Amino acid sequence: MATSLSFVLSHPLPKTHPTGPHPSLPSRRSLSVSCSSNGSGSEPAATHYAKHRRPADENIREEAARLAPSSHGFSARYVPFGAGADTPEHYSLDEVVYRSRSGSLLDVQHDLGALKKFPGEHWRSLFDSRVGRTTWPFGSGVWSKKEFVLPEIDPDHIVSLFEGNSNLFWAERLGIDHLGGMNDLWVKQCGISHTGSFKDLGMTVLVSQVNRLRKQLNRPIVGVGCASTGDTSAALSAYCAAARIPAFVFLPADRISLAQLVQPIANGATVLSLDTDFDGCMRLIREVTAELPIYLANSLNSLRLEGQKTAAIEILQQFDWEVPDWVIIPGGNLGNIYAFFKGFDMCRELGLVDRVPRLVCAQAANANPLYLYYKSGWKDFKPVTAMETFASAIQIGDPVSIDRAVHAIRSTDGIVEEATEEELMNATAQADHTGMFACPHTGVALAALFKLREKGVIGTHDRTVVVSTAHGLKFTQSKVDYHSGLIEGMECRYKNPPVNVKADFGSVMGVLKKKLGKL
Ligand SMILES: Cc1ncc(COP(=O)(O)O)c(C=O)c1O
Ligand SMILES: N[C@@H](CCOP(=O)(O)O)C(=O)O
Repeated sequence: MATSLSFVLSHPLPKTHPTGPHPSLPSRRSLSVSCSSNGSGSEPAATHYAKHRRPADENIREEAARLAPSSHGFSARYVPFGAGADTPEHYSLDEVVYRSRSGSLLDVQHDLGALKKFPGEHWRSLFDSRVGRTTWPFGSGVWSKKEFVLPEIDPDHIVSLFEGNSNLFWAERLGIDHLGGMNDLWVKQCGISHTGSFKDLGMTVLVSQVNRLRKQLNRPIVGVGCASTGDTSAALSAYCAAARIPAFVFLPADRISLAQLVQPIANGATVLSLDTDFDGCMRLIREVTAELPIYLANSLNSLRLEGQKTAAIEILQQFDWEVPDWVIIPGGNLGNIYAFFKGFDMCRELGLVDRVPRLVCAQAANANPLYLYYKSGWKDFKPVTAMETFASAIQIGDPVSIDRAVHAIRSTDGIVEEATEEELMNATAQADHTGMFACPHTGVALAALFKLREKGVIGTHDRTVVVSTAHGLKFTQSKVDYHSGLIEGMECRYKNPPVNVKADFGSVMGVLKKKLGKL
């Protein structure tokens, strides 16, 4: 991280030669802080801030436009998934296209040659220098890596809620108490975010591109739509609301949490509650977006993954560009596991780091098509009918990004693990007892970690990151059910129900003495 007391607030890229001085040198505005003694020699005296503020009637977006950098020749385009740099089939990001001519998935391919003109050290320093700023749009953890995301978009078209930069939490007690003394266990808190899930990272990119298509290129896009198990819809609705773009969300009736249902409603989206499961909603939104000028916001649209991959880059950055041994990610529609792979692999390719971590995709046993495929030795992929799971946001049987996920797992010597309902709920409860407030999807990833530790696959001192994908507060009903001990067929071993006590001193003391006796 940048440690200098004089640091640059605005420096999109150096105008120097790629191998020249540090990118922060061509500073346009700087904040300098100097400390001096008050004479006693013991305490620092006044700190002098020489901050050149923007004019009072200018906002940060306007300021960014005034300071806009010239284009540096970085670019990106859609190509069929898995295609090389010389592929004859490619599309501008300004086209509305979700599949290749043969019907395969697409991928956003960056001009790595142009990015490679700058060494890895340059990118590390540049990204580090932007962390924690309020400069538009670099205050966002996604847009602080703009050159790796959507290099060509005008900052003025970016729709950002300053997402990203999420906490990487050292899970000290969980590692010691429940995982055999693991001392290097971390949780990437992607759910501590604007709408409470990692979807914000992808949605800022997608909605920004739609904003550009509508505003700059006058494309007749009337709105943006998605099928959702509750988190994509929340993110889409918030970003569209911020950008004055109509949002349409297709939700499986009675299969998402109340908090998730309320989010798009509150943000003014058109909410269709459909009598089908997520896979049914996905089929419908694909038909509808093929017919109407509504832009598709699910991760079938590879733009989303460009934003989501920045969580991987952030993890590297938070470890001072040291690569962890393992990263465990819960998987449903399977875009995110590929997004993480892409973020890590891009950093390796561009020399920011020298290797990638091993990835683990964790699935609920009730919705486990990738797990079954993995167990078959990648011989036989069959979609499943996903059964009900407490990890309702990953109740998906026919994942759109299956090919992307297989690539991510195979390229990293990765593993797919599954968790039963009891395993995921117990893992969630154990994590919560150590101070977390995990969502059930994070519980799936934690249960996978428990299993891989028991099998001896993940070692005591392996640096391991569990990706927490949503905020636990979105899924309180599952915790209420667990701690009430009311789940049929589940022991709820770690339940901690409230004690109903008569409101008199004697009764209260009786309960407390009993409790204290057990401690
Ligand atoms: C909270 C949460 N965790 C994990 C996932 C899985 O992500 P993906 O669909 O990209 O595999 C989703 C969505 O599917 C989700 O909403
Ligand atoms: N969990 C997701 C399911 C859809 O995934 P997407 O990444 O393809 O949008 C949700 O919250 O809707």
